[in-house]
Amino acid sequence: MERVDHLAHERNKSEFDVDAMKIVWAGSPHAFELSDRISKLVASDPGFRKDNRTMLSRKDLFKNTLRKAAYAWKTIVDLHLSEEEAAKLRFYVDEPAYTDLHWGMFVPAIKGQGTDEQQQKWLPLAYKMQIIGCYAQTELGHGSNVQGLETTATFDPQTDEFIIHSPTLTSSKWWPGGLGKVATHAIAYARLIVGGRDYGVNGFIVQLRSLEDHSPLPGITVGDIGMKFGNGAYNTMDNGVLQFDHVRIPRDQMLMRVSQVTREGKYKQSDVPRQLVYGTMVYVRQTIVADASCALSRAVCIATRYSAVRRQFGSQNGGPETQVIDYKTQQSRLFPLLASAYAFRFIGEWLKWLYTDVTQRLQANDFSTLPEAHACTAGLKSLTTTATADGIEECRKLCGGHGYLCSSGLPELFAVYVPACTYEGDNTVLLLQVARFLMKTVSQLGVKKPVGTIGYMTRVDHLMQCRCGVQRAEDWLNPSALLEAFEARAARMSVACAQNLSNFDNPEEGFAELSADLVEAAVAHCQLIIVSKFIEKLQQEIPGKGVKQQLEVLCNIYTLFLLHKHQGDFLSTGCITPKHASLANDQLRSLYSQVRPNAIALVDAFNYTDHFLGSILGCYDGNVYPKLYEAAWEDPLNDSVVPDGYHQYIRPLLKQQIRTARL
Ligand SMILES: CCCCCCCCCCCCCCCCCC(=O)SCCNC(=O)CCNC(=O)[C@H](O)C(C)(C)COP(=O)(O)OP(=O)(O)OC[C@H]1O[C@@H](n2cnc3c(N)ncnc32)[C@H](O)[C@@H]1OP(=O)(O)O
Ligand SMILES: Cc1cc2nc3c(=O)[nH]c(=O)nc-3n(C[C@H](O)[C@H](O)[C@H](O)COP(=O)(O)OP(=O)(O)OC[C@H]3O[C@@H](n4cnc5c(N)ncnc54)[C@H](O)[C@@H]3O)c2cc1C
Repeated sequence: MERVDHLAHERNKSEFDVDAMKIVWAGSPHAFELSDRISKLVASDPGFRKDNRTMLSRKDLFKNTLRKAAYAWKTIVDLHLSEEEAAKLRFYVDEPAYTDLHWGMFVPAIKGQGTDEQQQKWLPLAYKMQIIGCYAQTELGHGSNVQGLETTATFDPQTDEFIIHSPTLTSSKWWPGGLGKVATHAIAYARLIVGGRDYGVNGFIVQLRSLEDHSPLPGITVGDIGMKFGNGAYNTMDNGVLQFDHVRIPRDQMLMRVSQVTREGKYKQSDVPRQLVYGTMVYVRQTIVADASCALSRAVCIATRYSAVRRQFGSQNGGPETQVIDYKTQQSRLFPLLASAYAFRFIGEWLKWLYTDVTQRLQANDFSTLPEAHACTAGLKSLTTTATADGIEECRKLCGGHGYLCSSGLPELFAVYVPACTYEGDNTVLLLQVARFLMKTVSQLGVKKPVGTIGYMTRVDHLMQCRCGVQRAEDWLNPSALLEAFEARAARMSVACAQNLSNFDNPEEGFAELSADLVEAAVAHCQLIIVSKFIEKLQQEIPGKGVKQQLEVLCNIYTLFLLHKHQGDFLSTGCITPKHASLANDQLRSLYSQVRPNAIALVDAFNYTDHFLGSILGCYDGNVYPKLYEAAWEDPLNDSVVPDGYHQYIRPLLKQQIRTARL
């Protein structure tokens, strides 16, 4: 039977070349081809089916994840997929699994913190999955405060070994993904104790389970920490608990790039900064930023397509009712999220560049950009994950009642995504790191020239007193006007915090007291980075009919939406007047109208298969109602007309009510 495209009329309205936009979204023709091919491969293979996840018990769900991970690995090996293709395949399989931590943290930790010899020994085993690793840093008592970790690694010069031990209940490792039931090895973070002296936290490679029968090795107690938020969702992951009882490992299993312990028991620090012990977190934060656009664009694709299908009120003379996407309120909630998805896509791309650049510099012993890389990865991780988690929930509401059904895909997407606000650094804790960086920058003005993303501070004198030149709504389309408003706001908020801090005798006390204001200053700085990189992106050549124009509209929506949402900051710092704020809002409304005919094409440009979207509301052809109706009957509760438990619990109740009525 021929498939009817219920969204064809929407697609016909679009004013730009969607295929060209697909390439911009993917990053390059090569990235598009790869993504397209692998997503179709996964979608067409029943081995990767995922529509039953929310109905499985935890045990069945987990076993199914193990099966899929093994099947994905077999596919990768059988098809001789490259590393790039394999990573894409795992992405499109779309199921959190121990492999995320193996490839995403265990391997990078060895690469970043291991010596050449350690890499030569461990990486080939990890690449072939002959060992499976996890990243065991967080403990029951401490996650954010890494320096507060309690697990110890005490050097024993007699045997040339470290003794890894959990001295207290709170020192139990708690949360590491893959640890609970699968990992054979861990990078365990522990306090390095040599000759009775504590040298702080370092990583150690520790074998946890037998490679023969998977039983825990002597001295290891390990298990899963239990069910997490949501059905299906992140419960496919075996987040684990782990205790060490004087577990001995050879000395050469301490990751020794940053510091070393010699055979004689001497501690030595390399020339590299100590913060490189945190390097794996910087790497993963960068990948999380790139990932935010994927999660947000997915939710936005679902909400946009459904908003074009759904009609409510407004029928004229018996004609069709209004598509909910035509309501201005729906547009003012949805289109900023669409624009954010694109903004996050580009900031993710840029951050990847920054990370590659800092890695190359580190290899050449240039550590000058490390503080900025830390501030950018921490701040952008915080900003993009918060906005994405909130955005997914907003998309659920944009889909009305049907958004609450698991078959909309949105509840599970939210449940899987929301811990990104916590893992890899709690978002508030990370913004406080950015704030420290900002305060240091302000305190060194005139001594050290701010560069890179903080370069705008070189113009702080101008930014402290400049006046917004916008006179008409269209003036807000001028990138310089937008940029200056955002720079002035960020600079003024940082300088105000620094001035308030100077009133405290004890700077740490002052920092704690003013931390809520400092977090707001950090947000202003990070929003400026995203806005400026979006604007920079548009200064490049972008091929394809109408593509650049669409991106300009989205960039302006993203920026003016932020200005509108945070107008309190802009007004209180005197960067704009109420009149400017009102003109910005007028311009925003007009931009929503420009995006409206292109909305469906702009989400088509993500090139997501129906399999990946996992949503009846977001399906490509928009044939929502028959699919919802059919899916309802698939629910196991509908296997029988009369439910299990009727005789035990419903019938006696009904009978009792009848007797009561007769009394
Ligand atoms: C689908 C296919 C998949 C393929 C793979 C894709 C990969 C995706 C990965 C998988 C998805 C996610 C799965 C979930 C993973 C969750 C894993 C975790 O949570 S793991 C657990 C994650 N856990 C967390 O994230 C814990 C969060 N906590 C922390 O990171 C730290 O405790 C802290 C930063 C908050 C404080 O640290 P503390 O030592 O007390 O530091 P002070 O404040 O005293 O500052 C001292 C100086 O150090 C500086 N500096 C600091 N950090 C860095 C850095 N990284 N660098 C450079 N510098 C840094 C700082 O600026 C300052 O400089 P200055 O002023 O002196 O110049
Ligand atoms: C799904 C998931 C997967 C994870 N996977 C791993 C893994 O693979 N490996 C691993 O090692 N860890 C993992 N973690 C742990 C994770 O990294 C930590 O939970 C995270 O770093 C937050 O630390 P915490 O739990 O100690 O939060 P806490 O620091 O206890 O946060 C509690 C509250 O206190 C606030 N707070 C804390 N410190 C400050 C401060 N200085 N100033 C102001 N407010 C503060 C926070 O903002 C938050 O509101 C995972 C966690 C989750 C949820």
